[in-house]
Amino acid sequence: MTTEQTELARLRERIDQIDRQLLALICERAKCAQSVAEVKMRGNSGQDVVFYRPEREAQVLRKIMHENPGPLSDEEVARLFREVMSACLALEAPLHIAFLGPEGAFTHAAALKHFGHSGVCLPHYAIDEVFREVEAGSAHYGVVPVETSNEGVISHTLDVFVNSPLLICGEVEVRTHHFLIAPEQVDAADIKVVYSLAQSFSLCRQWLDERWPGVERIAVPSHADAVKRASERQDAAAVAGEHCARLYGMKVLAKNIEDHPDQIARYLIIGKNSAPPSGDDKTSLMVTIRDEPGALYKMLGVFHRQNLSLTRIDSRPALSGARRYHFFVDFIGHKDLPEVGAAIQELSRDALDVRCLGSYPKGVL
Ligand SMILES: O=C(O)C(=O)C[C@]1(C(=O)O)C=C[C@@H](O)C=C1
Repeated sequence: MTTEQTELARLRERIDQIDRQLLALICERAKCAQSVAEVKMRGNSGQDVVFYRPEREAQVLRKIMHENPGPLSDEEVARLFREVMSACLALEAPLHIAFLGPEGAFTHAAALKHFGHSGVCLPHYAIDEVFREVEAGSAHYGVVPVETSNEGVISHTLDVFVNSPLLICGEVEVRTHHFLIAPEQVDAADIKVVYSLAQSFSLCRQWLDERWPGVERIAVPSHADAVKRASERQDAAAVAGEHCARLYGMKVLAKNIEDHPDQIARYLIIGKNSAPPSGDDKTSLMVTIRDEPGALYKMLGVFHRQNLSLTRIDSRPALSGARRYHFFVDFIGHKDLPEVGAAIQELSRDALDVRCLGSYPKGVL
């Protein structure tokens, strides 16, 4: 054996040893999660047991990132532990997650990022359908977009909250990178047509204009559709998200082709329960006020007096009555904090209605 071969054999033996230790520890962790499930069942006499605990998951991931000694990045170690927890939770009870489809959409990527790959993710074709699935108990949780780089705030999601009893129990952000992809057998030089969503074309316009000026762009309803159409031809490519490229096993011709990189989309996790404090939380309120001079100024004054930091505010006209607006306000802090309680109380004095849509851990990954 050469010295290189000896060195490799020695290192691989060490890796085998470590893998054995990792396997034993992961299995021990899984058994521990099973015992946690038994305790939860005993605590609730087996009725309506909530196995998924977003606040605990956020704490576990934050601790892992904080204690990460390297060389793997914080995001990478958190992703690995995300999958370990996902598998442990599936042992306790398999989670059913409804998301705004189709498969391969950025919302699908958000669901997998948040819940890992051991949950059962099911696509639905409208935002209110996702809400209905969770309300009816056919899915434990739902994932819906609330803000994307191409459409801004998703007002339909906000509108559905008005008449839904569901609560927000988490948020997740996804970098909406776009890839130019093609079936394995297609040569880049042969491409005459590119399929994608109209919004994705506008996000990648400059790049496509410069590099693929003569190529026809055909808009289709989804990234998955774009991939399917491209797969049926020998001269076509698709512009889609990274997750979609992986899901359909396409060849990547170019990565991150969007004209403004670092575009981030935000998704909400909806369920029947809000989350207890995790130590770093957000709260979402829906405040309904009369459309009159100074009403918004007064409302914002409450947050200022309670020293609460707003992360976003959106308004929607109330459909049920003229001259009323629903304000959707997100801020840092959990509803159990005294200053948040005081703000809700103060807001209730002037507003027509104040509803807490949920407190939840700030997105970790
Ligand atoms: O701590 C719990 O309640 C668990 O069920 C364990 C665990 C984990 O694997 O760490 C699994 C699922 C929960 O969502 C949170 C954490």
